[in-house]
Amino acid sequence: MDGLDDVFGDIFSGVDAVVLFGPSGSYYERFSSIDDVDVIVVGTENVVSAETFVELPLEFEDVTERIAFGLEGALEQGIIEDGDVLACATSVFSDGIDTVSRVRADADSKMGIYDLFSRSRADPEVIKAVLELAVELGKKGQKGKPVGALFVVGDAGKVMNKSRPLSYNPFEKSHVHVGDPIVSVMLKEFSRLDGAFVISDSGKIVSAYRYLEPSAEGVDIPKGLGARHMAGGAITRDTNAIAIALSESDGMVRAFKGGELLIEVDPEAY
Ligand SMILES: Nc1ncnc2c1ncn2[C@@H]1O[C@H](COP(=O)(O)OP(=O)(O)OP(=O)(O)O)[C@@H](O)[C@H]1O
Ligand SMILES: [Mn+2]
Repeated sequence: MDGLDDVFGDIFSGVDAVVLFGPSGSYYERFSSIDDVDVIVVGTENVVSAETFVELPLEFEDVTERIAFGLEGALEQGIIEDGDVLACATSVFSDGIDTVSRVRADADSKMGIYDLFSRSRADPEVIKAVLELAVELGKKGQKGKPVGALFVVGDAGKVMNKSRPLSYNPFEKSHVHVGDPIVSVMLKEFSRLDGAFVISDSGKIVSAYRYLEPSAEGVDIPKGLGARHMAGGAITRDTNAIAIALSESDGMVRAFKGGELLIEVDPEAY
């Protein structure tokens, strides 16, 4: 006769590592003292000073996404390998860890978020801030109405060379950075107007209202997306920038790099 421990124990028996999502310090300590168990901590910040840590760019409310992005980061960093079996411990119903999922790492199901953060010219914190801004803008819209926006991040000199102004640039001679609290309010206001925002590697807002004129040659983005997405995708092939678009028509946030769509997130899911 099996007891409960035996049956539930199958979930973590023979795993290659335990992956703790946002553990408390004391919880992490308890794992560190268990012999023969590799512990990986995943979170937005390494608050427990874990030896092996994978940073999440966003708090993912959806648990399957949280785990998928965490494992993608661990794969990218060579902490785990394709086919490894992981016990992923996370919280679903409470603040503490209350759920364990047995997951096999699959290198083929990559979503591309780590490519976006780890191999871009722009500072990952800047990319994260812009992604959060686009998600926030997508959630709330502008005074209740859906808004669209396009942010081109990094390699700003080249991006400026491949674009032209649609209007007076409100950021001319200013020194505002994404992440400044006032910026999210400003960008929300300006996002009602046409064109793209150009942001430098270090997060300085270089311009609003830029009409992008990249060559669209060799750009492979899904059919059905319009001019904003085409321009955003194309500029990332022509330069070393990444582009983050918020669609006014379907409300999705999409990130492009190297002329390709890397990720697609629904702001309502965060
Ligand atoms: N080349 C461009 N550079 C900068 N902004 C552009 C460019 N082309 C279009 N846009 C911006 O995108 C807006 C929406 O255009 P369009 O509807 O064709 O794009 P879309 O990809 O369908 O985006 P959405 O999903 O938000 O409708 C335009 O009003 C304009 O502000
Ligand atoms: Mn459109």
